[in-house]
Amino acid sequence: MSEPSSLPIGPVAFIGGGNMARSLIGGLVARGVAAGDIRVAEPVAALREALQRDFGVACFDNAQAAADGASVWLLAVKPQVMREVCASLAEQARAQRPLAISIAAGITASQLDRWLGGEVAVVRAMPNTPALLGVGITGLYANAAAAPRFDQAAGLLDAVGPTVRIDEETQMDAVTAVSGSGPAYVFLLAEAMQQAGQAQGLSADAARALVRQTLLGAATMLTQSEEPAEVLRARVTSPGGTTQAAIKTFEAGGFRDLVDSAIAAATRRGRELSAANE
Ligand SMILES: NC(=O)C1=CN([C@@H]2O[C@H](COP(=O)(O)OP(=O)(O)OC[C@H]3O[C@@H](n4cnc5c(N)ncnc54)[C@H](O)[C@@H]3O)[C@@H](O)[C@H]2O)C=CC1
Ligand SMILES: O=C(O)[C@@H]1CCC=N1
Repeated sequence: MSEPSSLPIGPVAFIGGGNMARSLIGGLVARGVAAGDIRVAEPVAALREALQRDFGVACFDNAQAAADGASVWLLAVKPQVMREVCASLAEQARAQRPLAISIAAGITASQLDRWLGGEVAVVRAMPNTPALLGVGITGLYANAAAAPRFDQAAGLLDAVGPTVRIDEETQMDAVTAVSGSGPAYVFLLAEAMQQAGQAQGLSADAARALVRQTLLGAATMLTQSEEPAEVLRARVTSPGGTTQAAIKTFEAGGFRDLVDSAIAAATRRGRELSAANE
């Protein structure tokens, strides 16, 4: 195994050490980033202890202490507390001129810039929890001040999966709805398939094993094949066979419309989170 490397961008301070921060930190450390380059502010003692124990990162009970000396701040708190957290860091932002990367759903770059005191290099990033395993994907949008530092943000997030640059900030809500929230839709499908398998007489263990490996296999085909999803689907669907019976049932039940409405609702919710926390 290679030695942990220092981040080329210097120390990173995570402000918030909850679910998504944990996935990112775990992914970065597993990919060889030195734990000593990662500082975390998290008010919940049990979460601090777990992060320290599992990844060896330095944890603090307040944002200012973690941010001190860090050239990149990764803001990983809920949208509802972002304004207050940024206000508490505004003085330090003026002195340190950090690159501020926010992963909060909805909260805009101009809100973050204003709350941090103005003239701040802000990148909005929308990662997802598979980052923990190095198979996340992150949408990235940079404000004008962050444009020269875009590569720093991309370099950091690239460690936990590919990144996609987004030029229109308004599209970040759609990114959130598709890939930020997306793993939850797949987990919902897994739950539903497992229950349905049990309803057809399978044991819980057998249903679980069949569903998990089927999702892994399908996702692997989707990512490793040049062919689009509909072609891969057609190959499973024998005319007059079992798959066709299931697909017809999905279509008759409005599956595509339902997915469309769900993703539209998530996109809308992103916009609401921005307005509600103004
Ligand atoms: N969970 C996910 O899959 C994803 C979440 N996000 C975004 O990441 C952000 C965090 O979400 P989660 O990790 O799911 O939430 P979470 O609730 O697990 O984590 C937020 C953490 O911030 C901490 N916190 C609260 N006030 C703080 C303060 N003043 N200073 C430092 N830390 C403070 C909380 O104690 C909590 O542990 C949200 O803005 C969300 O929109 C983005 C992409 C995916
Ligand atoms: O549910 C949420 O609001 C966050 C953003 C994307 C995933 N989790």
